[in-house]
Amino acid sequence: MELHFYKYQGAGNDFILVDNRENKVDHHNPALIARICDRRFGVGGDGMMFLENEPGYDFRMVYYNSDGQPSSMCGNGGRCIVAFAKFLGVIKDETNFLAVDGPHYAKVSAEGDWVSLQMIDLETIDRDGEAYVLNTGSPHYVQLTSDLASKDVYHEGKAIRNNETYGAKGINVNFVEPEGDGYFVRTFERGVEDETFACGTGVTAVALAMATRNDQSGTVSTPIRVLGGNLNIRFSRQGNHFTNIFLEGPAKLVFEGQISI
Ligand SMILES: N[C@@H](CCC[C@H](N)C(=O)O)C(=O)O
Repeated sequence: MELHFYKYQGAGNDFILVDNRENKVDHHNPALIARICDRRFGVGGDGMMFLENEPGYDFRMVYYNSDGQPSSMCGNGGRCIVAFAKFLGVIKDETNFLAVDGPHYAKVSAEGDWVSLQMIDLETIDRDGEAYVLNTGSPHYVQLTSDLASKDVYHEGKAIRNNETYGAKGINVNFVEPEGDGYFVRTFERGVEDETFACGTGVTAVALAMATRNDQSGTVSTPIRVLGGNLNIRFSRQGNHFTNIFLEGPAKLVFEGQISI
């Protein structure tokens, strides 16, 4: 069978997308997804997504990590699939779609390459020593650090992701350093089992954790630089209640192609 795919990237977090509205692709196949995501033997990507029909919504987002396993919410993936839905003509400039963590609202620019995605509300931020632990659709560990540019994010992130506390389910590990009006963030992602160039739920977790640390209340806007570009997170904070959380940034079509599966 020939599989037509589209490659997107959101601040360097890259994904393979397939229009599966006609349900022609049976994607419950971890080995196949992992092979397509492989950067040497396949197309290459941090994850793979299928855009499918969902009654009551514009579409459903089905997300797999590059290890071939279905996982929790992917923020940059969510932004990319919204750009893809506009490209396909499924939506115009706004959408309500369903993802693994529930409904999401998003807005996409007229050019179709910039997306503002509403994330789930949050009420709980835990601590693990000095680190913050929270779930923004995916589980995240947030640790403040210095000299982030030369940090060994792969080995330090991998050790935390696999430690006694988190090893069974895994966790995404974000290292953060203040920079200008915002932060510089690098993330080790579970399911990719490597550092990625950006993580949307990760920078969202960082923005909420840093607002808690700095006791910022009301409406907050946090610019974050990642290896693959710049993202922005807007939200309202009242005590431990975080609402109207928006993850914003680029979502671009890179190329399309066809492979035999
Ligand atoms: N890159 C994503 C996060 C994808 C899910 C994550 N790897 C997990 O399994 O928890 C993002 O942009 O949020």
